Amino acid sequence: MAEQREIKAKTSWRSPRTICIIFLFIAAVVALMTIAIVQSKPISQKYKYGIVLDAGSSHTSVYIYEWPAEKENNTGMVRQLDTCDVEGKGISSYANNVSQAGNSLKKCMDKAKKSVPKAKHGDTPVYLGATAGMRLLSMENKRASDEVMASVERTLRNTPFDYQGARIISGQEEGAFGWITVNYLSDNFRQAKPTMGALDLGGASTQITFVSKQSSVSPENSIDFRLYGKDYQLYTHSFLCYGKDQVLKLAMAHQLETDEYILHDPCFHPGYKVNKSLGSVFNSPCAKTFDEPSRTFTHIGEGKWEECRNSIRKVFNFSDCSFSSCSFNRVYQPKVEGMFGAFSAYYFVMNFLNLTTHSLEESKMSLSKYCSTSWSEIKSNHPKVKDKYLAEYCFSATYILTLLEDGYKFTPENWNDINFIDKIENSNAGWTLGYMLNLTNMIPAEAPDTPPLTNGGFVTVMLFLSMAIIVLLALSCKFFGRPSCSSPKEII
Ligand SMILES: Nc1ncnc2c1ncn2[C@@H]1O[C@H](COP(=O)(O)OP(=O)(O)O)[C@@H](O)[C@H]1O
Ligand SMILES: [Ca+2]
Repeated sequence: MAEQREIKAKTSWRSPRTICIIFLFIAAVVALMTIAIVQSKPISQKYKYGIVLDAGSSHTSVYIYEWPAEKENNTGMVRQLDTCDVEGKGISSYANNVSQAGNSLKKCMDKAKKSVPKAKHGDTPVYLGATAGMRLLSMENKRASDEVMASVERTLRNTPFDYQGARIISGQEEGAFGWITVNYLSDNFRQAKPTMGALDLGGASTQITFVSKQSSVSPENSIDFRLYGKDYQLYTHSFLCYGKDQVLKLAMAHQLETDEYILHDPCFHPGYKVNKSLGSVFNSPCAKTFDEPSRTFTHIGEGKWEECRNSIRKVFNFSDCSFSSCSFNRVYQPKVEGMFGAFSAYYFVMNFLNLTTHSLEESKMSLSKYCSTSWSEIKSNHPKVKDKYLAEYCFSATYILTLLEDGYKFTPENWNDINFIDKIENSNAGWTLGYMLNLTNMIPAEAPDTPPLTNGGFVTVMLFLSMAIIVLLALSCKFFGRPSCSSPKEII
């Protein structure tokens, strides 16, 4: 009897119906696994491109960005593909030779044509933003500034790219877009992490931007953003004339008030001695104009750090604050809060002097020693660095410490909350990326609804659930032996 049953069972497994079911089962599992593998493989991406020209006071840089076309609203997706430094000085230096302003950009725009695939040229927006150098020129000579802007516009319209405008951006925009850039690159928006403040030091202006819990008492220093479903109230201020090149002029102009022929400068190295024209100091609306700009004076270095700091402090007005708190020059500023990213000249100078990770006290001591080093020794230690930069590092770093400590009121306790940064995830910190993200509507106000599972995850879960159901069905047939599961012969 038992033998007979065993034979019947064996025959039932080989019945055409069972073989058919097993075949279908295997086919279903193979199909599901194939879908899971194919679906979770990254699909070949189509990319979009954007170009922003940063026309700064000292030089122009071209930034080329790239991002996957399907994911343009996912923050963290845009990366810097390439950059190009325009030869020569900033566009504001072409005030007396306006046609050359546009020509100066040509080489870098040719490079951009090679970086962006040809088929995408026509769909690639190109923007130019000019900063403090052009703000100063437009105050000084509106016509020259309009002509310079028209000249760069002509060049950019002549490229195969989609020209979207060339304009002088405001100091507020420069500050706010720098803040957007550093927080976008750090992925702070998408993850609703605490944001970091942005400190930007240029040649002609400087910006400070951060989220403050204190509600702003000064509307011109306040900007509101809603990004990824979260509201941000920013404090921002741009100090025109407080970029490091203009402050050097201001500080020298102050010292020249007492002696117009010889300037004994504590911020330059001992042994430094150069004849300069008064015009090189007084040729800017930041420093007072002088009657005889072509006359020369002798600039002599003394290398005395404490005195240098005192002379720099004179370019700030620390009294007269009509608000609850001020930075300087009667400008409202709440207490600095949270982490900060300090970029552009902050980084160039602090990195050159290896001060990026020092405490405030260590930085002062190290700087004091550096400033007192003779000019000949400095030059022989750095033969490849441009003389102009090299001569000014002592001044520039002393200005940076003074601006951060006395100006913005950073203390020895929160000094290390400042990170001196050049790049985040291979993209430069600066206002250009934030400017482009804003103009291309790439950061949504509300967080997009995302499915709880990725494609791959969804298919994998489906696969496991289907297999679990089949196994459960098989087990229930075996243990509860429903008639439909067995062959009619078995029942007999
Ligand atoms: N390698 C470097 N070392 C020191 N300073 C630098 C270096 N590269 C650039 N800079 C300085 O950084 C500043 C950049 O300012 P810029 O962006 O041109 O002006 P702004 O933002 O005020 O319009 C300038 O003062 C320039 O001299
Ligand atoms: Ca700049």
